Amino acid sequence: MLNKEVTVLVPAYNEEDKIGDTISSLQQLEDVNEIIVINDGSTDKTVNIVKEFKDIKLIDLKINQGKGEALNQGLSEIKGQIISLIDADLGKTALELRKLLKPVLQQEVDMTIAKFPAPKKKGGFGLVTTLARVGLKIFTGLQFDSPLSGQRVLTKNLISYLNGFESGFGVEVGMTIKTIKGGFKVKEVPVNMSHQETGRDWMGFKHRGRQFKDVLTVFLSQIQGGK
Ligand SMILES: O=c1ccn([C@@H]2O[C@H](COP(=O)(O)OP(=O)(O)O[C@H]3O[C@H](CO)[C@@H](O)[C@H](O)[C@H]3O)[C@@H](O)[C@H]2O)c(=O)[nH]1
Ligand SMILES: O=C(O)[C@H](O)COP(=O)(O)O
Repeated sequence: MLNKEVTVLVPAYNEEDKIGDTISSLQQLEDVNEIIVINDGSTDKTVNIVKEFKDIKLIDLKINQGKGEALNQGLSEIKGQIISLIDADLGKTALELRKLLKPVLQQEVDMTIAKFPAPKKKGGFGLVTTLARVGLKIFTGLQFDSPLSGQRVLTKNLISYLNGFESGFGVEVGMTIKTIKGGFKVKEVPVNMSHQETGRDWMGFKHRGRQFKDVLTVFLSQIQGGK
């Protein structure tokens, strides 16, 4: 069945450089019926840029809460039967969403995960990615190439089953574990997407520290018997 309504959720925290291109690319995709941007307390021009677009639903959080919390705010607004999660910093490469939509629209799987090409420049040391990969292997038995990738497409049925996302950057690993444990089908799909790479500067290490903590929190809650 190919004619299902698609809603895209875009969490955005200080994304003035790319959000415009990301939105206009999503608007070019004919399968996309609804775009919801959740501004997560940005202090730059993100909101002003979003407001220049027609037909965008904007949820404007005044205080930064984290990616998982921002996405959770968007869940109650969804109208589509297929939901896509797309980061605000994809720019024009957001057009590649079409490759992620196909297997879900064709009811081949319940969730697709974007597998990016290797970045041109090495960002971090692979620490958070390795933690995520090892944890997912332990808790799902499966090997993921892109365990942290947040570009995903899910059925509404799966979204309802998940009943909300984990906090901050724990979103992806939390959703993958629940999805596999719930018996849903998942597929990683190679795409030519790119995003703003986190650098090896102080901000970059602070960012990875936050990711590491959020991902670890999800795994610890699994050890303590989480669903
Ligand atoms: O407090 C925040 C921080 C980030 N974001 C948004 O969340 C997305 C991902 O954040 P980003 O800073 O781009 O993180 P990266 O380290 O580049 O992201 C990788 O790792 C994350 C998990 O750790 C995944 O969520 C991403 O999809 C994946 O690309 C972007 O749209 C952000 O604007 C928020 O909404 N609130
Ligand atoms: O860029 C990324 O994918 C994340 O910031 C994680 O980086 P790391 O796995 O190199 O620590």
